[in-house]
Amino acid sequence: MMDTGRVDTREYELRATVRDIYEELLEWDRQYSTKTLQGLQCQYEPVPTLPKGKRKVSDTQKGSGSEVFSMETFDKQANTQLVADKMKMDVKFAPVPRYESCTPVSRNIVVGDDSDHMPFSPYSDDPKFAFEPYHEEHKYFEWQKRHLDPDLEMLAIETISRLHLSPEELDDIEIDGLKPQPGITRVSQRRDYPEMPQGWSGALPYNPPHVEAAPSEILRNITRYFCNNPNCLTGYCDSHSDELPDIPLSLPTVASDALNNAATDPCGEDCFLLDFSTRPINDPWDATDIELLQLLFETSPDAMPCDLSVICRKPCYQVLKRRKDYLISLDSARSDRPTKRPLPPRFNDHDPTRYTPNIPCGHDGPCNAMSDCPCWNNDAHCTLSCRCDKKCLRQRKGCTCSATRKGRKCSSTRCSCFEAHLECDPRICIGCCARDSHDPTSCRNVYIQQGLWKATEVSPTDWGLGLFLLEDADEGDMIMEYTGELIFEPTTRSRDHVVSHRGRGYLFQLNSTMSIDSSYVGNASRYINHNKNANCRANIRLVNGEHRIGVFATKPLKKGTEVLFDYGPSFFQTKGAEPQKPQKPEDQEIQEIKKKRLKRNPRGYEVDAHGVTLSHRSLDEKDVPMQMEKEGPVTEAVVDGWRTEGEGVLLVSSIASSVVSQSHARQSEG
Ligand SMILES: C[S@@+](CC[C@H](N)C(=O)[O-])C[C@H]1O[C@@H](n2cnc3c(N)ncnc32)[C@H](O)[C@@H]1O
Repeated sequence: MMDTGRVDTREYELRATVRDIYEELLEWDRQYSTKTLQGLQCQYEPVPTLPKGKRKVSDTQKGSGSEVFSMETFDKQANTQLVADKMKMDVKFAPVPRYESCTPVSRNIVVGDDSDHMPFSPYSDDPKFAFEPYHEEHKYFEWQKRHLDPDLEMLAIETISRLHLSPEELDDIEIDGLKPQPGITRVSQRRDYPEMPQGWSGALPYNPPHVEAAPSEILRNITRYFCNNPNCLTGYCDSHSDELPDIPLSLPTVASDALNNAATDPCGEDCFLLDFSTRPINDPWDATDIELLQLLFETSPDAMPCDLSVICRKPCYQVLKRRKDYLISLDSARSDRPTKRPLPPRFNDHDPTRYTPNIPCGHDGPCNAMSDCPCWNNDAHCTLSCRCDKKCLRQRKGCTCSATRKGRKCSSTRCSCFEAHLECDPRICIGCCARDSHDPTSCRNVYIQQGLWKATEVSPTDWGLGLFLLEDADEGDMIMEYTGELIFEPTTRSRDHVVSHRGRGYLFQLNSTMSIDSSYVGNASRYINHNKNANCRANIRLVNGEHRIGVFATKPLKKGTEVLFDYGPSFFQTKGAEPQKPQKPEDQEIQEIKKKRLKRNPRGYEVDAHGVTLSHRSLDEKDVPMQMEKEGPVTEAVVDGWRTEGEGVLLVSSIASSVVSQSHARQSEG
């Protein structure tokens, strides 16, 4: 009895607190919304109608003419006329070909599969895009995804804070609204709150960096967020956390006296480029300043003193002096080292228990969202230890085949990549023979290094854009790495709808399950065109377990040559027959629309029961709808097959009526 009473009181207290906080939140929300709406209101001033004859054409636009736009406000039955100068567009400002934006990256990014949620529907303004099959590849729209309501989350944190509950206690309480829902992270499992509420007792995997903390501590806290594997962009990644060692400290490669070769203009009156050799450092540098600079030297040792001085807020010449001291200290540390080097740690890629998280999936069938597989949850590959069914689409073949694959090998026994039969990437390879020499190209096993790339430029060709050499290349020289997103087969399939519609594809198939797509993320190598008599070839290599593609010259190439490789027989097969020399896609599209329209109606426009059909691409006199000449507002219009209402109609009808008034004006002048 006593116990029950205590539970009831506790529950009563909890419910009352939640209700109080909820009401406070509502009140705050009401005030906030009112203030925001007030801030958005502005004084309405009607645009005056210009009497005929007073319409002015600006001097700069003389010869270009002007147009009158009619704006109808349907609810007020008012009509306003606006004069707009018609501008002649300079060729320099002509629109660039319609290329989607592509984020530049220097390394492949492991994406795996696109989300089941579709953030937006591509080409939604283009009726020719077959959106239905594309939509079928996705389960929901992004807005249908369930997120934890931020108000509820605030309510939960505030309740923890006021009642000194632990997050776990809150998660266990069955209170409407606060009850954890399936698919949404429980409060106790969240680890990214900026400030933890009072009373929080759960262990936090993430410590928010505090401004008062030492620079190295802030950096350590921030970097804990990132995965050790430079190819993985998953924050707090669980799959790769122990897979790779920390990225080794970079060592300076440029001598301090050589730094001025890289600078042109002094950054200010304290710049190291002006001679300060005799001036002492007498500004106060406290321990934090020195630690910050030391950290900067360790993480970006070849950074210019001008840049470091901005970060440290110290005079530039003093930064250079400290850099010299830092290099001397490094040298003495090196000479103090015992002459016999300890053996490098072994790179255990051939040991799946170390290389991959050894957490068996614990399910029978193929790995999927229902099976709680850690790889699946983290959008990562299925690794050997997952013990997924062979049919799993995410299985990383590289894990098994790396031991037998023959690549260009390092023959130095000092190099652990050699032992692991892997290509070496000195940035992530422990015990690489290139690390001590400070020259990444010195390792004979180095395969794809940015420093070895050729200078190139992108220019127009017969097949859209293409890649051209800006310097000579010898046979076997590396041109550049083909980078992009590493995606799995289901995502390749769903992206294929967009590729076929666009008429251009950037997919490089690695094997039956995985491809590199540089449609949205990549570098200039995405512009390399296909030719059967290619001058380059693309080699796929496994570098520390990740697939990478290098493009190499197969013959000596002169500066100005277009870089071409053979896409292989399947590329054009999957996307229809090898295309003929293309017309400009825009022209082709417009011509087809015009042809269809003229066939349907020789006067070039159509009127249907609902309104008008207009082309927003080629609006000219022919497109003026008959209904615009009749009285009464248009309530609905059909633009290129899409029915539109409200503001869309206003825009269409105002453009159309401007064309009507122009044609009337011309007729009366005539
Ligand atoms: C990797 S992209 C190459 C860059 C492309 N030209 C551009 O402007 O973005 C591949 C696409 O270029 C076009 N392409 C490249 N070489 C071609 C060729 N020999 N014949 C026809 N189309 C080609 C095809 O549209 C193909 O899907």
